[in-house]
Amino acid sequence: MAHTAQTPPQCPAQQDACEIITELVDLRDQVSELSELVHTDTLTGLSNFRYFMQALEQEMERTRRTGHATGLIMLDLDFFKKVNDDWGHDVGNKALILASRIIKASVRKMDAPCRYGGEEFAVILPSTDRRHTLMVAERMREAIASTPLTFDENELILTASFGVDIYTGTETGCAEEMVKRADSYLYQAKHEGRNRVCIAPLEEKEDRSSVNQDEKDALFGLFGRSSDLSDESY
Ligand SMILES: Nc1nc2c(ncn2[C@@H]2O[C@H](COP(=O)(O)OP(=O)(O)OP(=O)(O)O)[C@@H](O)[C@H]2O)c(=O)[nH]1
Repeated sequence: MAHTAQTPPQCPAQQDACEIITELVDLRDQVSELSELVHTDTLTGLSNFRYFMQALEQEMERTRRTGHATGLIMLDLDFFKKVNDDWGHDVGNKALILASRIIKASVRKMDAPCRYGGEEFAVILPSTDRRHTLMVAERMREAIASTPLTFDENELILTASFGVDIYTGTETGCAEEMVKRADSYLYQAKHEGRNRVCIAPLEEKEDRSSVNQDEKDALFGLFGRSSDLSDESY
């Protein structure tokens, strides 16, 4: 989260050591610290769910204005309950911190890595298309699987499952629906064996944004059937 430099307030009585101004500056720093805390997950230091939903709404709005796609990656550590059960909650917490460091290191400065809740994370990728979002998700998956958590001479291999969705401005719905779509692919990844990345097949996405059967019928009604319109090439 970016901080904007603020000019220090001036004492109206032009006093050099003005107590009121000193107190005002302290209060302003505390407000800025608190507002950062409101948006930060205390364990991992990533942005929290509250920030995530606001940021995703904003990026989707930017996509509608600029036409630049927004990528969303949702990921969930695999069999995390077993890590807690076998090694204890503190080791579980260390695993969450390690995963969040890897996630942060795998993305650009302008991307927004967040802790969605529990052992689930989300990353918003502004101005990123399907191919590049998938590349980032795959890079993250590999990095998590190849970076063991080391503690007390133990090495623990972690893996995660990933669901990806891309918003191009033509899909229906709000941020909650985009999260739902990415989440459904994340659960597909779990179902298919975990430690993998899933996304909607390309055709499914294209179908959604191209002409549907009702619209085709209406067009045929208006213009009559031509050889160009009778195939699936549009
Ligand atoms: N240590 C620690 N554990 C947490 C935290 N938040 C959630 N968990 C644990 O994460 C575990 C999630 O378990 P499940 O939802 O069963 O999922 P899983 O074991 O990862 O299994 P799959 O997701 O199906 O691969 C639970 O044991 C939670 O207690 C946390 O902040 N710290």
